Amino acid sequence: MKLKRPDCETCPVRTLSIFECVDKVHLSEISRTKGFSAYKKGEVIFREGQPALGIYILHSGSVKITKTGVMGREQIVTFAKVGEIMGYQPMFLEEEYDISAVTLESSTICFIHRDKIFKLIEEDKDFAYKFIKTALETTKKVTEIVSSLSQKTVRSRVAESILIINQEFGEDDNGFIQTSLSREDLSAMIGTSSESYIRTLKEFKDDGLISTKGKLIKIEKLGELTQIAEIYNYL
Ligand SMILES: Nc1ncnc2c1ncn2[C@@H]1O[C@@H]2COP(=O)(O)O[C@H]2[C@H]1O
Repeated sequence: MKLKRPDCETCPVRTLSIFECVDKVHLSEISRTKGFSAYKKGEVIFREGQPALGIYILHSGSVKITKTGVMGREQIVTFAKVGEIMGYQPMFLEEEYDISAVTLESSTICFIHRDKIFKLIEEDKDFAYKFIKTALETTKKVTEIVSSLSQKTVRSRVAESILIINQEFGEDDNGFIQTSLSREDLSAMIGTSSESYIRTLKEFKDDGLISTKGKLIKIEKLGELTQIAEIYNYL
């Protein structure tokens, strides 16, 4: 659903984004020409294979970034936080999106056409620097995910995924992680079956490492969980 565009200059989300230091002239051009839409939970923002015409910025809500793997199985590559940009690598390479973005809750999203981004990169050195830094950080994150998936046991990866969602979504006042992902989403983070994910959660509960309330998870023993997350299985 298209909505009235928020003004970039006064937008609090901008301070969390790579547009933080962009000058007034460029900001007003972006503000005037960007798209701004509302999405319901579970809606696709962009899909693998579509031409990457620009970048998306999460204005409110939360989003999972997924990639289709072997046998069409969905892998969650990462989550986007408010202020984060999505789809910028294929946009820069002028390719199709190699990932999909799907909302995890009601969300609002800004869209900036790639011509505007290329202009900013050419004319604003600070923005270009931030853009490169973000791209390299993402590459580092993806390398870590690949290494983790190929070298760690399911137990270790489940522990790691709990630490990741804790870091990404934060905790409520009672210490529960502030997201309720489906079991399919949880298992798609680590490339295992949902049965095996839930079985491992049960083991962690029995060992007192975590507690749960419905779909909410609370870390009870952070140190032990962190140790399990870092165990490498070279066999
Ligand atoms: N989608 C989910 N997100 C978080 N926890 C879940 C989800 N589905 C099931 N669980 C938890 O996994 C636990 C496995 O052990 P239990 O059956 O005791 O309780 C289960 C739930 O609390």
